[in-house]
Amino acid sequence: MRVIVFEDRFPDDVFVFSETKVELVGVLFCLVRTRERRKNISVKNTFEIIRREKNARKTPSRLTLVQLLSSNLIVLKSTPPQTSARLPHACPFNLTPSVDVVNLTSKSPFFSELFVGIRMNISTSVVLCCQRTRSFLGSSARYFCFSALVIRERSSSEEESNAILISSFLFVASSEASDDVDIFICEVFPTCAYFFPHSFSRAERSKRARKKTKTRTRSREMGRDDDGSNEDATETFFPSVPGLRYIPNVLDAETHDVLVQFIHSQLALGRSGKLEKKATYTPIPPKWDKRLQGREMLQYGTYTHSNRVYTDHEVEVEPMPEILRELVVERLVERGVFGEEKNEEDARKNLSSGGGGGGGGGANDTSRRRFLPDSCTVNVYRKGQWLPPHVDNPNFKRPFCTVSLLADEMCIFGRGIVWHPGLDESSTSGSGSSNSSSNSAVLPEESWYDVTNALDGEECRVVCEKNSAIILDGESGDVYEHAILPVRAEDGRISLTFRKRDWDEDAVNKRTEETEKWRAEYREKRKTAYEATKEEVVRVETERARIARERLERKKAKEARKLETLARKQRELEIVEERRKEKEEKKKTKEPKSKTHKECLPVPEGLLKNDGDDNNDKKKNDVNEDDKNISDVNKMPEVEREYVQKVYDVVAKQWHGTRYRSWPAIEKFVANQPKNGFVADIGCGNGKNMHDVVKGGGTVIGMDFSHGLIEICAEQGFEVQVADALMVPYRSRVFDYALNIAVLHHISSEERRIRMCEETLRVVKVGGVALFCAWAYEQDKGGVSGHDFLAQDVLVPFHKRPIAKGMRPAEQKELDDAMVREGKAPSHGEINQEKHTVVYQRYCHVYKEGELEKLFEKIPGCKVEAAYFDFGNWCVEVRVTRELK
Ligand SMILES: O=C(O)CCC(=O)C(=O)O
Ligand SMILES: [Fe+2]
Repeated sequence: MRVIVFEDRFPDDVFVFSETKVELVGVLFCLVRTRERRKNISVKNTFEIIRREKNARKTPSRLTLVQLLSSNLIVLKSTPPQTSARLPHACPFNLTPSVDVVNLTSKSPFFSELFVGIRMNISTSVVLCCQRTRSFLGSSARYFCFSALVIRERSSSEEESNAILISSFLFVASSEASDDVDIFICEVFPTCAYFFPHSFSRAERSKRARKKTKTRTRSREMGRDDDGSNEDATETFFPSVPGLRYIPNVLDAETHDVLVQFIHSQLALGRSGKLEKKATYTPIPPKWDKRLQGREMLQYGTYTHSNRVYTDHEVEVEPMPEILRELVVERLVERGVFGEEKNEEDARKNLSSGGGGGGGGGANDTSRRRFLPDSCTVNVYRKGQWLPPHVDNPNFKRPFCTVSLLADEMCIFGRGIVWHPGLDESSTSGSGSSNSSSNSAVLPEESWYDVTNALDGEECRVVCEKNSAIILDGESGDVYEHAILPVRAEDGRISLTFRKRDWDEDAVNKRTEETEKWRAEYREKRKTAYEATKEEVVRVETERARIARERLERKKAKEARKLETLARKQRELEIVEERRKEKEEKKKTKEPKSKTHKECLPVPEGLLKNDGDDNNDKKKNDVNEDDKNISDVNKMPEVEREYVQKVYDVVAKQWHGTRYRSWPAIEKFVANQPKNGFVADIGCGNGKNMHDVVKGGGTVIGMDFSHGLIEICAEQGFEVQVADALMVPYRSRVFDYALNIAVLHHISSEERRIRMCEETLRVVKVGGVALFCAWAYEQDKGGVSGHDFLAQDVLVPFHKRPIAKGMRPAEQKELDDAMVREGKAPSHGEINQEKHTVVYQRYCHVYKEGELEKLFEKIPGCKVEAAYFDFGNWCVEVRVTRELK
């Protein structure tokens, strides 16, 4: 069998199932917590949580394709059920999904919210893999893992494909909508590799938008006109830059999100060459990328190259998309930025004012705006990218208008801005030549640009807030330069510049003459200024090099001192160790040999009884909603939770330190199995047995109910999950063989032992084998653990050493007790002063010769093929002879 493991996302090209009618659009990973933690979680911090989970690489939030395909699949379909025959009946992994079809009219608000976007397209389906896992992070927090493949039927129409692509991203994370879930976090990794992090519920989004409008008081520019002369308090005019106008909040939050999604989908199409008019998309020019001057661009209506318009050979681009007209231009018309030419009078005025410039603060001259823009330039900035000072091309009418998305970033205006980000000689966008390193790497940020040299000595900075519009008319568009400072926001910034192409040659010529005059003057001015800057740059660079050199020398000296101290401490430790060994040797010679055996006492009366007593009745009432659906045999008894699961959680690190090799029988068993097998390790512990499978070329996924041990496996890069061996989260009959090592002796009743074995056998293919190993009662046969079991149900002590050197066991116990309160550690730990440890007891049922074989006689559909003793354990190899339910 061929298994491919994709890491966090799928490759860029479309992934085709063997049923070619279907293709993969995206993969969705999500994590749901039940309401137990509701108090701590708000929509606001959900993304913070998923980010933390992801960073900590907690296993439940991350499922790879192998895990996904070995899970139970539920198909949520927006299509009528009769088309279900078109779903993939086979996938490239030779795993046949067991598919249940659930219609999307499902009452659950959780599902309908989730698939709101998908429902819009009748041909899109979601394959949702619901892990049956119940995780055990402490006793209260629970996670449910869902993974989904978002697929669609292959569509012949490009238009429809695009619509699907966009709508597939419209997942909504909802907290309010559902009673069942606290948070629903999803990450969509579509095939175009776009990740949309800002999903909030509709209600939350409009709430945020309303709040933002109310509380916005921040001053947004220096030198702004605050004399109360603005009629509309939400708008700003700028006395130092005639013709410049700023309007905050022209878009609401929801529109903003839709636009961002639209632009990302267009970028995706542009990047993969799927836009019909290829010139619409411009990638970052590599020669500018190094100094962060470049940006990705989308251009509609008119093609420009480095602020140039090719009037003699028009380059074809896509027309302005309807969505921009509807969602943005109409808003701008409402705010009086643009307007339709109503009559000939308008049109004439328009032509006569086409030359622009010439002062006169055109903001109030409404006749100028009697036109609608026919072009839009989308600038997509990543963090650090910037736009150099320039005057917009005179082939466009004035005013033009830029709307900002994603972040609040700074635009500066000046007459001859001396500009330092990137290279010295940048003058207009695109005409910068390349030479040495960037000045912005040398100069402090506050001197990245300089407008004090501007002809009128004035400076004007405008924070272009998210959703705001900035309108350039009159001098602000023709005389003043504008530039965007390096973007600070992690997620970058998007700007949409709406302009109308001026077809009136006279008007364009007049405007060109005007703007060229200024541009030439600014170029001259900059040249002189850069000469002076160069000296300053050299001085700063020398100073920096000196500081760096000195810092390095200090660091080296510190490291040398540290090494010396370490060596001294090491010598001290060796001496202490030698003395300890001497003492031990002496002690050994005195003690009779039999005493070295560790006696394991029978389990105290009552501990094994789970049902019926008062305590348990109370517990039954407390059980989580989810437990109601779990049969009695599957409910974990207190003895297993307190004396097994929690013990492993609290001792996991120390446990891992000494158990790094599998037992000989396991190594041999794995070596005898088919190479390249797909293997499940049920109760994988710290992963020591999984190494054997990987070494032999197989693919293994593991699960264990101890979160502590699973974290250790995850750190080693294994595919693992926290799960209960009585409810294995994998689909039936998908594994070539399975391991179940040292799990059986922790299960406290025969009924549960049988169920546990059935679960392991269920996931193995018919004809495959599972290896079960459990502790033997007869340790005198050659057991190496040195235990002496006084009964078959015993408590086996584990001595936990304090985690830090010099820590007393009592201090360690205090640390553990803090976890006890969270339900993550057992409460029965006892301090052993003599051994300097905290002692925890593990519950074990140890097996007598033949007992395992008898157990499997009670399970139909399997056959014990071999039974043997190894390393103090009884082992059985069990073949699956027919399907187990
Ligand atoms: O990104 C911006 O805000 C300004 C864009 C701009 O000035 C231009 O495209 O000419
Ligand atoms: Fe511009």
